[in-house]
Amino acid sequence: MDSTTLPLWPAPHPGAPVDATVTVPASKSLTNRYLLLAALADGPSRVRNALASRDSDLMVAALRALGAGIEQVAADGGTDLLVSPLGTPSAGAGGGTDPVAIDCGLAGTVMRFVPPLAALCRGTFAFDGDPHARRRPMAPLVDALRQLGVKITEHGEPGALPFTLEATGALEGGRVEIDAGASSQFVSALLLIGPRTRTGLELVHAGSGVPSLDHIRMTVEALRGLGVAVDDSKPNRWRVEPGPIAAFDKTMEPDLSNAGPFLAAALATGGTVRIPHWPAETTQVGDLWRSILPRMGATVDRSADGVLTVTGGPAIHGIDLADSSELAPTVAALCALADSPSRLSGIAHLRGHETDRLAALVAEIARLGGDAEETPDGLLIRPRPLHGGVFRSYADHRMATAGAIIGLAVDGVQVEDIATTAKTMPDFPALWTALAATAGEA
Ligand SMILES: O=C(O)C1=C[C@@H](OP(=O)(O)O)[C@@H](O)[C@H](O)C1
Ligand SMILES: C=C(OP(=O)(O)O)C(=O)O
Repeated sequence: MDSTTLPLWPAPHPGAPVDATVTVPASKSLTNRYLLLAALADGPSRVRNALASRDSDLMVAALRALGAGIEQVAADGGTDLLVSPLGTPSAGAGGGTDPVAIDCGLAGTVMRFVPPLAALCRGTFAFDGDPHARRRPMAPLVDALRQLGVKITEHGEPGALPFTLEATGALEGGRVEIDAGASSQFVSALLLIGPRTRTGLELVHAGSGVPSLDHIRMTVEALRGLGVAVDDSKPNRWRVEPGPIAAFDKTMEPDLSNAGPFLAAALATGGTVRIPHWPAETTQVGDLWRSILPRMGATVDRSADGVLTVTGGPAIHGIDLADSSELAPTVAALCALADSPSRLSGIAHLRGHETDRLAALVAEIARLGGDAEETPDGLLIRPRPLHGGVFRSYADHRMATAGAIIGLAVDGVQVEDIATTAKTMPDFPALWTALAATAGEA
């Protein structure tokens, strides 16, 4: 069934290799971490080249609702955000009798990172989000906040949005034990506010593996860079010392995960894509493109001045890849175009992302004639010729971009609700159309 009431976007199908240079907007994960850290810092901070997207707008709105001052200033080729911190934790905006409403949209970084911050303020805070957000796992975070003495009342399913949080103006801290198997964001959320608790935080993960460990490293490195002592020397245990978070002036890196679809375009068309400002060192998981794409048949080079160049070969090869985290939908799109089978493993938690990504990828690859299958912790994708049709996005930006990648190689793909890419990259349709327009120009 191809019926949908959402707009369909005819994915560009150039029929020739692209040859493009694409400037990718800033990282969602870095922007939303540094915005939150700025709200807790010991003075005003400047977040340079901040991402402007739905997820970052929701973070800005949430921090303002808690009492932070955030001012936008135009800067060279982008926007900087000047952040005045919450001040003392009790300066939160929730002092009145009405709950302060916080809209999380579908942003994991807002629904997981902001409740612990609100717990440091004084007042009542009502958290909710999109219909899909109410299905995303929240129970370990609710549980952790209760262990820290915060009163939370759920209004829907237990351990899910919507809920109300009552905060008294400070957190003592101490030992917290959770099962973070469903999302690394539970760990990051607690570590980020750890230094502003009275005695610091000892966080223990009890369960099987924590996913997306790169994102936890990003949190730990961001905290250390602002003078916070974090001990992560033992697996599944983190200790954050109490103390100030230094105010800062930092430039956000391009979003290397969102660079993925553009780099994938080089493979899907046998062309070349260049991304400027690729960091020499980074905590972003998207730096893995430099090792993943050569295994799939591309050549990858980063020049001394930070331009990453990817050139596709005559064919895309399948891959056996573990723990690809938020890169998985992009990798899966390439696997659907590959000449040999692929196995993606270690990504069971993608079932709790913007949508159940494993089920969604299997359904949409199959809708275009492909051969994909779910495993307990990932996907098997086998070569089979694809045909045009509707590729549904399930309100998931990475599903929409996966459909666009397949559309480069397969004529007649229509991506449902391409506007959902505004979650992290509002310019995606325009950037993609410009990329496709370079085909055959060289
Ligand atoms: O902390 C972050 O910025 C993120 C952590 C990861 O979440 P999960 O651990 O839930 O995969 C990642 O997938 C998400 O896109 C962003
Ligand atoms: C899982 C993702 O997002 P979120 O930050 O909402 O968890 C993602 O961007 O792939």
